[in-house]
Amino acid sequence: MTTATDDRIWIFDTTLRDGEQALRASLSKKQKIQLAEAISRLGVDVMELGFPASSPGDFDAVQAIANSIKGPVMCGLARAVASDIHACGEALKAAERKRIHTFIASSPLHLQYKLRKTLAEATAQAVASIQLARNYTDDVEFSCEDAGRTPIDDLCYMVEHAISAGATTINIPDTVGYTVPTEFAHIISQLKNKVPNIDQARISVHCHNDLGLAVANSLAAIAAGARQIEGTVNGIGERAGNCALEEIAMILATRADSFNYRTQINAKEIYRTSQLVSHICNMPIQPNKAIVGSNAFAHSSGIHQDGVLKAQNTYEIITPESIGMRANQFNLTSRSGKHVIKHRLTELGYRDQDYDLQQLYASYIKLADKKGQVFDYDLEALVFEQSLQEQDDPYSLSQLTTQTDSSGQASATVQLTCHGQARSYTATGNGPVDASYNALQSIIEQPLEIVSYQLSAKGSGADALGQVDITASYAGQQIHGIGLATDIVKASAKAYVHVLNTAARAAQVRALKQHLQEQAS
Ligand SMILES: CC(=O)SCCNC(=O)CCNC(=O)[C@H](O)C(C)(C)COP(=O)(O)OP(=O)(O)OC[C@H]1O[C@@H](n2cnc3c(N)ncnc32)[C@H](O)[C@@H]1OP(=O)(O)O
Ligand SMILES: CC(C)C(=O)C(=O)O
Ligand SMILES: [Mg+2]
Repeated sequence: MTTATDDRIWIFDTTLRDGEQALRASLSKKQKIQLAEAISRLGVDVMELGFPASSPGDFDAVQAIANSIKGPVMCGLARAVASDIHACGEALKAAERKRIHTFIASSPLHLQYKLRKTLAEATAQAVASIQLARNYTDDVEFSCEDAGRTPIDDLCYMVEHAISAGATTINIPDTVGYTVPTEFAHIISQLKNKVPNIDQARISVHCHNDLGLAVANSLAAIAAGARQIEGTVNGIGERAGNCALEEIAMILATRADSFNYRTQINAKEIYRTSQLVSHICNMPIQPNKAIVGSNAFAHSSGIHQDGVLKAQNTYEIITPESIGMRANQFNLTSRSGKHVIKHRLTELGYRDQDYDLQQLYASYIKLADKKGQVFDYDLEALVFEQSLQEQDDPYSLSQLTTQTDSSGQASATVQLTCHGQARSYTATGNGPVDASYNALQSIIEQPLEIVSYQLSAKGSGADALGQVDITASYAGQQIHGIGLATDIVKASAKAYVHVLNTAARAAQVRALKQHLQEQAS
């Protein structure tokens, strides 16, 4: 399947699976769909949408995306377990092009302690799962988890059996980011030399970034014969993350003189997708991150600025425009209308269906009145905030007023609309956030305990938007809530209300599942 002259590199995006796995809270179906649409426009070849066996919510999200997005291959992850493969096959049923990705560990450490199996037993389980997966699709990917720490003969043994069983892509993950480039390239060359049926499968690699080598290892693997690179947008993923796909795409494009390979990535979508992933996943991008960091195209010192003014390429090897970053020619204030807001959002890469303009504009005007000038990150935060709201949210915060005395004691009056009914309560607390949480607690009655509270700024300056992320223990579950506002007390109350709405939706899904089970039995 791969030849020495084959210069086409497949890009396999796992932002929605490995990336999501690493978040403090799982994404909602609506957020996953929004990300999936952006990632598909980026031009990736395969999208790993989730792990359908892990929860009814993930099954539902994978199914919804697989049913609606056309173009890339839609993929789901499954352990080498029959029930996981069935869940994956069912979730992907309606996809135009589908792939089941199944895996089992091959390293002595994982076999002995985690799976408590021999290599032969794990291989037999892999073979059975691949054969089962082939009943759903001809496109089956198999991964030897922790391949980076697997003796080469063991790895060759498992890979050869997986290909004989029908795997068409063989993925070699460096699951814990342990290998270094020369060593990882050597693993790929040995597989190519030692596995007799290796030509019947595409070789893929999936590198983690624990030692900061995920991108370097992936490039070394390409030179050794890998033709699919797995990674995520902004490199998000378990622990230190995965290979950053935007870096791979831009390295191959910028250094075509060294790496004579092609991807189908539409580079102009990189910046927008990166911003969206950062917002929705609440994973800030470090300013000096390659390609998409806020400093990636900033020039601070005089000699550099002088050089760029004379010839941009003195200090820029890629242009911001090449990744879809566009300067804003309009100053956005409360005197701006809907047309210019829509125009700027389109420039930032949002489509009409990504937001409700009327609703967004109402929030925009309130924000512009408070802040004076509205920046791109404010607009993107408003779109993000809209993505958190569902049409049928049962709870909304209708009013919030607080007062604090010089000793720090505060009182808060909160009005919460619950299923259309407004309820108010006034409570005191150690500071306005505590007081408003006490008032909300009195309204909802059922105990809600805040397990963690995190405040971050969206944008810079005293008028930046505050984002509050809380984890709460409520109705027997740990639930994540997000709130955004210029006022951090309001952002805190919104995060609390987000928890209530998420809990209400989860209860609806559980009731529906129980109803379906009762009907089936
Ligand atoms: C490197 C990676 O990224 S792997 C992918 C990681 N992704 C996830 O874990 C997705 C989210 N996970 C989940 O939702 C849950 O862990 C589930 C649904 C997959 C499993 O839940 P549970 O059945 O409660 O098992 P739990 O997670 O506690 O333990 C994992 C079990 O799967 C087994 N297992 C792990 N990997 C595999 C595999 N590839 N194939 C078969 N079995 C496996 C473990 O040995 C353990 O089995 P045991 O119960 O016999 O000891
Ligand atoms: C499931 C596999 C491919 C994985 O994520 C890993 O090994 O890191
Ligand atoms: Mg991984």
